[in-house]
Amino acid sequence: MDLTKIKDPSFLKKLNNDELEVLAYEIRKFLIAKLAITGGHLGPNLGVVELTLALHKQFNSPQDKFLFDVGHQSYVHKILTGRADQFESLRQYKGMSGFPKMSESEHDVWETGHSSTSLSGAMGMAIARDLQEKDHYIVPIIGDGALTGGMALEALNHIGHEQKDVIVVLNDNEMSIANNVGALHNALGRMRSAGKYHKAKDELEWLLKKIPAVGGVIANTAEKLKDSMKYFMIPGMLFEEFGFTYFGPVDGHDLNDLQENLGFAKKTKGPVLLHVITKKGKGYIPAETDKKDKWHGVGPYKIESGEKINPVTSAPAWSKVVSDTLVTLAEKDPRLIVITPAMILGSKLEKFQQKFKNRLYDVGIAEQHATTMAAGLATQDMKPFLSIYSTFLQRAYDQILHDISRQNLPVIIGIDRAGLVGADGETHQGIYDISFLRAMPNIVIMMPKDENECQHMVNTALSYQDGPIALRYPRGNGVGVEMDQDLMQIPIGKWELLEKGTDASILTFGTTISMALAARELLAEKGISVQVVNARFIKPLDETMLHQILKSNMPVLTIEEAVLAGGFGSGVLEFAEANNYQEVCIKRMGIPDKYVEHGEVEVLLEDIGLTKENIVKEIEKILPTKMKRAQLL
Ligand SMILES: Cc1ncc(C[n+]2csc(CCOP(=O)(O)OP(=O)(O)O)c2C)c(N)n1
Ligand SMILES: CC(=O)[C@@H](O)[C@H](O)COP(=O)(O)O
Ligand SMILES: [Mg+2]
Repeated sequence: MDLTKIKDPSFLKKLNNDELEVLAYEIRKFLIAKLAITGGHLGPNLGVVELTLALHKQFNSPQDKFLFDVGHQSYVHKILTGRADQFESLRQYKGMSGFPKMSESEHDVWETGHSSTSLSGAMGMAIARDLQEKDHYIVPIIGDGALTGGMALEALNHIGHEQKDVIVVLNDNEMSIANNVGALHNALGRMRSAGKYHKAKDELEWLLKKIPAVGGVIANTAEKLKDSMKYFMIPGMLFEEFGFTYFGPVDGHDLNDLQENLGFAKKTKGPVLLHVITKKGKGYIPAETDKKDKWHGVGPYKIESGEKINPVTSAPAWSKVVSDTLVTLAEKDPRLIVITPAMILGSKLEKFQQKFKNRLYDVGIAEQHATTMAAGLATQDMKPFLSIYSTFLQRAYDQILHDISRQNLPVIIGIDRAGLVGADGETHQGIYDISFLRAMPNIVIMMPKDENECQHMVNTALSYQDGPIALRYPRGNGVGVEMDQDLMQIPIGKWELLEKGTDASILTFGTTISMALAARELLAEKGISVQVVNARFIKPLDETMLHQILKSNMPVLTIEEAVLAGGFGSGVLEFAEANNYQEVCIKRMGIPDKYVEHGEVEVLLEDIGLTKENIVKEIEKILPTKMKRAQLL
């Protein structure tokens, strides 16, 4: 079947289950083939093929609203809503997003990317529907991982309280990105086995009826077994207590079971929770048999073997440099505790977990809890390293401000994926943390120029006791430099002069240093001598060096792969204003006030104008007139 011929999901109404099974096979074949080239979230999507078919068969999107939590598992939905022909461009510049996108389709009624928002969005839609006296269905689809997000529990609590007609589909595949964690995960496990209990109970009852009365012993034992199990195996009690009608557990790959239970859910008044059991990576042997976390989000791969086709690079991943350094430091310092909110694999912390079992805490998708737990640890002379993606740190703004910065606690915030991340697009770009952290008193913010400086910064952070310190580092691999054998301390607030110059000064840090140095070369060919400074401490600024630069009256260009508003450049401007350097020309380059979509990072940088050519142009623009005139002669 040519899936690109599908224009909208209404055709599903005419298909019987056998035909849907064939379609499910075709969709899996399509996803495996397409994502072998583009990469993407293969495992999650292979797990929801039958579920998404059943949903679109039982409901009428877009009148009925589907809210895909996290949204990484919405590829099947995109195929069924007329976008199969866009998969060649999946997560590429100006191509189809890897998450629901309203601008792509009327069937995408709720945009996601960050976890655990679907239930709150659904509740808002339900209140609006009822006030507007409409009668469509509202169906958030949330994974067992996303359900560990605090927002999801806040929403369950409210939906149950208000008894709103919302059909929550819980897609339980026992996995987050890595193995799922938490007491809720264990409760779901009991519900899953309770489902088996009910099956066993029915079979036991059937058996009891079949066995002639062969002495009370067997019958009595069986009866006792049946009765004793029910007390702790009643599935869904947890959700029933939240005011939901619980259906399940349902086999998420059985189209009959799915449609029957969706039918029950549609007829039930008040909030419903349909507990669906699926298998992440279903239908593709490597994704089913490998450690399942290896197929959550993948790059290109060889279909036959599942072998990943990784870009060749000798430089280590930034996350690995940080985690290897943490392992080294943890051997000497028993105070070091690492906390991750569900990103143990992304941040390459498995080795730390293996070596220090009780000193790594994966708290699930719970960034707020992770952050304040780190504060609690720091009050007791422990040394917490909160490992967290820049974009997910946004979830914990007040926990940093209220619990860490205000109490001035020595917490290390390891900000992974700082800067543009590329394929995940606007919901995941790590470009706001400088602006929101810089406004907080007491906090130190630093970023290394290469992986060698990175290891020294991890060491510096561990020794720093005067308050919170944030170390930001990008997604991907380092620049490929020699690593020092011994770890050193970097003086807090001390910048590094990389290249001398007398006509202008560039202040930058992290990933934009290389383009600044390249621009300096181009300017030197034009007879312009530019200083390049590694402004590796974004806060506090190196005031001694900054006074020297501003006193020299050299024009200054700041560059950052972060939003301009409230960023590093803003800090330099604030310093100049506070110290009355009105005469000095200061220009900023960075990310303007708009969301940055998905695409290859190099292409996004070009699109934003963060290129060495533009740096040359900006320097030429800010040179003093006499310099320009001399240039023209
Ligand atoms: C706030 C937030 N934290 C972390 C993530 C990273 N993340 C993306 S998917 C995922 C696991 C989701 O698990 P689940 O909801 O069970 O979906 P599955 O992948 O199992 O289908 C995580 C932790 C995120 N998207 N948002
Ligand atoms: C959907 C989601 O939020 C995660 O899967 C995220 O895509 C992981 O990002 P990295 O690939 O940078 O680890
Ligand atoms: Mg899951």
